[in-house]
Amino acid sequence: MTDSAERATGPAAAPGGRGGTGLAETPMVRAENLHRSYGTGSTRVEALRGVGFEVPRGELVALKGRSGSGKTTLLNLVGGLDTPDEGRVTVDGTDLSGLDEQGLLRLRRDSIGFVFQSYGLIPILTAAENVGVPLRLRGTDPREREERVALLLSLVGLTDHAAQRPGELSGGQCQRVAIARALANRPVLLIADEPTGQLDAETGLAMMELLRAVVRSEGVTALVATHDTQLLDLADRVLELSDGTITGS
Ligand SMILES: Nc1ncnc2c1ncn2[C@@H]1O[C@H](COP(=O)(O)OP(=O)(O)OP(=O)(O)O)[C@@H](O)[C@H]1O
Repeated sequence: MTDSAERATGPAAAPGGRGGTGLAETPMVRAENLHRSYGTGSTRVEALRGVGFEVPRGELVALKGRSGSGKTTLLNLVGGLDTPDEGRVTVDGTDLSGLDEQGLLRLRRDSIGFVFQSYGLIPILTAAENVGVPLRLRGTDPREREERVALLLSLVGLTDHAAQRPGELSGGQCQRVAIARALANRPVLLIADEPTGQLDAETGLAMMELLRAVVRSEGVTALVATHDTQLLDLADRVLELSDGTITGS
């Protein structure tokens, strides 16, 4: 995997920042005093109650917590998919509260890669076509797109499965496709919500190892929610959410 990983990366991307941004010392993610509630009155749920943390550049940070502790809510705020009731999220030096819907769209398309528990692949497209979707959306030249897709499939070990559709792939292979797709636009931040949730223990561990390798080789920063304690050893640091607050790091 190392060879293809190096080729996928190129010389520009290195852990700790992308040369010339002047942001090398700024954490990739800074969350300050985040509050997010759902519902009103007696049905009101305070999902996040003053969450603050930082994710340093080039690190793989795991977010652990029981079901309902607020992990998905938090990842949605960090990824610009939702806005907090109070508090602030900064990604790669950009304060998300200063962005309008177009700005958030651009940030999600160009700077953030998402991986979900349910893979989120398009069933009628092949593995290669799924990986190429973000590149099509960005209007990448077809030849460049083809090369990037081939490189990414090789990075996740799926070169021989490029022409298969999700229904013809195993769960672990589908998640590899999803990871390759998330990396297509060379994001600075990878957000993964329970990426091993639908996989058996062994495949789940292999997936976390792949994420670990990708963080190193692609110079990407990753924030990964999991409640699988076995996977936490592979993280550079672990944040613990409990009842909407950070209780350990
Ligand atoms: N759209 C919503 N409407 C109402 N309540 C919600 C909504 N989304 C989440 N919640 C509530 O907010 C709390 C946090 O949910 P969240 O999905 O963030 O937790 P989680 O740690 O990701 O859980 P899991 O590990 O089960 O995915 C829970 O009590 C949940 O029921």
